[in-house]
Amino acid sequence: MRSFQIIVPATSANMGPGFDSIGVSLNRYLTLQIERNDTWELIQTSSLLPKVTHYKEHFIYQTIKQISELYDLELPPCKLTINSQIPLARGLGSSASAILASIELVNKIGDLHLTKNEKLELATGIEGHPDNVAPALFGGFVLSLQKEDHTIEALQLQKIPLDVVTYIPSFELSTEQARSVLPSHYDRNVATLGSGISNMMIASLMIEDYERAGQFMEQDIFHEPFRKKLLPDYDMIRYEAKQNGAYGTIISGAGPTMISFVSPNKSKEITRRMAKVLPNYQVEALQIDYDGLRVL
Ligand SMILES: Nc1ncnc2c1ncn2[C@@H]1O[C@H](COP(=O)(O)OP(=O)(O)O)[C@@H](O)[C@H]1O
Ligand SMILES: N[C@@H](CCOP(=O)(O)O)C(=O)O
Repeated sequence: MRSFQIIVPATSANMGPGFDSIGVSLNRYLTLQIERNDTWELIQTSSLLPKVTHYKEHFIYQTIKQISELYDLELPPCKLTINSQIPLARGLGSSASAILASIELVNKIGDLHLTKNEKLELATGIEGHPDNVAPALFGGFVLSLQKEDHTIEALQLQKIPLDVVTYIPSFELSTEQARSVLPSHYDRNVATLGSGISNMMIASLMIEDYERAGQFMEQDIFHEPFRKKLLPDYDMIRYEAKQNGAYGTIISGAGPTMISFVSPNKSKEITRRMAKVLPNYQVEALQIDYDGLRVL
């Protein structure tokens, strides 16, 4: 087996009203280097990764094991070198990237020849919702839907000339905790309004009316009203970003990171100004990744 690398981008899910259904891939990456070895060995080369004392405790090793058992495979031992630019539990899809990297590793070493849709269904089964794994796999803006029979529909949109500015706080918020504050049911009027807002947001993107898309982005009623109480600067960040020229600012995934969608030619200036307003946040200009998962 020759050594190889799996690279998976970060993602921002929901885009406001597209709860569990819309996501976009970003240019921050998890990189997994795989080499044949006499024993399993796991090396981490980024301070963003979790502290684990034994490879068997590592989420990536555990996911590799879970997938290989599913396909009845006994994988040969490997040395895994993991690097990541994606902070954990910040709403930037770290778990989705780790799950997809694990699936791809088993796919390659086990010669499974999985299709993209099979990878997507496997990853969604582990992650619980498709909106991070779909863009991490395909790249760009992706709409996805897990149907009642658990099959997935995913639709990659064309390139959209938007950049993002991320506001990453120093605290973590697990997706599990941020999902626990959401209602388990919505009334019909809420469901109708919420899905209408999401339709309008996507339609505005399609007709290239980014101002309008930004307005609808900020009108989510499915999750943001319940999660904002977990984010101390939610209202201030939305207000300041709008004042500084962002189209729309939303919670990235389950939070606590917030993210603005901006015109590429305003991105630097908005980032500079927002960094002044938010000295306790990591304020960063990022771009959309249009390639998704790749193997080198
Ligand atoms: N590269 C990684 N290596 C090991 N564990 C990871 C990795 N990425 C994510 N995880 C696990 O997933 C958890 C974060 O998942 P989650 O709460 O869904 O947040 P998010 O996906 O938004 O970053 C981490 O606390 C860690 O347990
Ligand atoms: N739709 C999910 C997205 C979670 O994304 P993450 O990056 O925070 O894991 C949700 O809103 O719970």
